[in-house]
Amino acid sequence: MSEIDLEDLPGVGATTAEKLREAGYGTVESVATATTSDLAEAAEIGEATAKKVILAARKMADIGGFKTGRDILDKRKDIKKLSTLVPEFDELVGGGLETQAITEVYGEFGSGKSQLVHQMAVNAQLPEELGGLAGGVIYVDTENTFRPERIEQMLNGLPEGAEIGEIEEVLERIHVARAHSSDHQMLLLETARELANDLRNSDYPVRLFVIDSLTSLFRSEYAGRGTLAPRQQKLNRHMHDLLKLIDDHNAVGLVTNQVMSNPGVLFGDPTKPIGGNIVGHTATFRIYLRKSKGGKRVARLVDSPNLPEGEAAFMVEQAGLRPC
Ligand SMILES: Nc1ncnc2c1ncn2[C@@H]1O[C@H](COP(=O)(O)OP(=O)(O)OP(=O)(O)O)[C@@H](O)[C@H]1O
Repeated sequence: MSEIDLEDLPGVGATTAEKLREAGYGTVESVATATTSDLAEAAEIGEATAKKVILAARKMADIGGFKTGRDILDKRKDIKKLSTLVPEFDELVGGGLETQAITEVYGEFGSGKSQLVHQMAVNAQLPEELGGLAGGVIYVDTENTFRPERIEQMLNGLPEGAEIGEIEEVLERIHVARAHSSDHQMLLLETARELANDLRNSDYPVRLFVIDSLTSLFRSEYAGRGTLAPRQQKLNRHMHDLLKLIDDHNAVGLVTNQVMSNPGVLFGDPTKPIGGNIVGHTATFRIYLRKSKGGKRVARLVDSPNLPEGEAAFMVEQAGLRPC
């Protein structure tokens, strides 16, 4: 989303900006891509003025230009890896969860998605030499599953020598917001952007953005026939907002997702994530989690651009994620 206010556009005062917003033109980008007649009608301005506003918006909008392959290589050199502290799991994902990429973890109810996310919220705070990112965490919680008590158990379970402070300090670095609707969830990424910008030069800049669960609110709100297309469009925008955030902050994006079927439901593939390709195309890494014998969990890497498919087993214990 744009960081420029509509009011910054020449010829747009508070009243016009309000009319634009009401008509759905909330960002400079949306104005930049509007047609003259649509905008003139929406803002109740003449077509000539509308044209000027659109041209100004195109100049100001962060449309993004071309970069050379070398620029991209330089940016990729900044990529860091966040360790799960389970060697086999790290190996599966090429050394840890990557910054500048979204990792999607999906699986059935109780498969351990939230456990993994809690563990990463602790690990992100570790210094880099211990597998962390020396960073803070932004955590969007849509199902009220964040538990500070679980963070404390995992903090106490960190390996010897991995000191990240007292529990109060550790919790201070995890910024949690509860989302109440899919619209609210999307808006929270706006707040997240402001917060992450404020923390950019702090001792613990945000290096991990979590959305747990990415899809549950979308799934419950868009349940009827004919709602799939709008749902997918919104999810797509949401994923792209997240992508921009993690790119701006060289952070890890970690989202959880459910599978199509629930216990007791006859239809739906228990191995297919919600949101399908829309989520899949934006997530760089997709990990399918499942429960296995003896309390074991198995993580399977699915669809990675540069890593072989494979599996890693781990345990969820009181002290956190552990190798088997
Ligand atoms: N303190 C703990 N000690 C050991 N195991 C725990 C502890 N807390 C949770 N677990 C394990 O984690 C499981 C729950 O996993 P989690 O909450 O991550 O599920 P999930 O995949 O996020 O499911 P959902 O889709 O319902 O959110 C429990 O069934 C239990 O096996």
